[in-house]
Amino acid sequence: MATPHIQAARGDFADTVLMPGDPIRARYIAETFLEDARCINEVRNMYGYTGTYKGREISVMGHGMGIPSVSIYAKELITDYDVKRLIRVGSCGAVRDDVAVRDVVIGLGASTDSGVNRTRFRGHDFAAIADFDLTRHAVDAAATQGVPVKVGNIFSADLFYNPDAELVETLRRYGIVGVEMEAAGLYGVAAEFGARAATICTVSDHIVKGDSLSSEARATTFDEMMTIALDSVLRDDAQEAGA
Ligand SMILES: O=P(O)(O)O[C@H]1O[C@H](CO)[C@@H](O)[C@H]1O
Ligand SMILES: O=c1cc[nH]c(=O)[nH]1
Repeated sequence: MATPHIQAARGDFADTVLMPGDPIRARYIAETFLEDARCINEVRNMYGYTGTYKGREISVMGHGMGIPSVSIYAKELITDYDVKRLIRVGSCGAVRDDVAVRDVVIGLGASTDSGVNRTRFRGHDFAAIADFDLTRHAVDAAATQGVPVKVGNIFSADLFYNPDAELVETLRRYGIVGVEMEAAGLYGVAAEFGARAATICTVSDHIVKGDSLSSEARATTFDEMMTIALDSVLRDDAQEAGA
């Protein structure tokens, strides 16, 4: 049973989907970390795969750039494919002095200049937050791997090229740990349709200092983020099983 954007049959997706913005990163995750991965979506080249990680079935699919795009894929995964957990594995920009390129940040909450959550929340300010247990398990997985993480408020921007030159200073002052373009929308969709969501990002550039990650460093640092996300799923399973 396809949707307008996903050709997979019902049952093709695992109950947990890792979601990078970039579909090529989805393919990389499938080829690098999953066993017996099979491609289940190619519509619009938004590649999706299902395979196993340490014996656990897991899916990975790109969600594109921006809240409108992630909202479509997250909604269809939840309502048409019974997906219960969505973990964004993205890149983000840094604005704070104590956050640097290569750092891993976890989005406990997500502020935004997008109006989507007000649209769905009757004009009120919806506190877009990650699932507590998924977030906790990501933090614990990072600690076990010896990867320091910063956990806090992400800013999901509608505009990558924002003409408001003073916005960055406000984001710094309010302690935003990373600037990206989807988490607030993902959290809103998860709340609306009853799924659990989390966001883990690797800092690819520092918006104030102008630093950015080389492609080589990007590959290895992103691998740390992927294993944090994958191991957090196993921890979440263990908790649900009462272990
Ligand atoms: O690397 P991804 O996951 O796409 O995330 C970030 O990169 C894109 C902008 O370049 C936006 O999607 C932003 O959220
Ligand atoms: O959305 C993004 C992603 C990386 N860096 C940014 O400044 N913004």
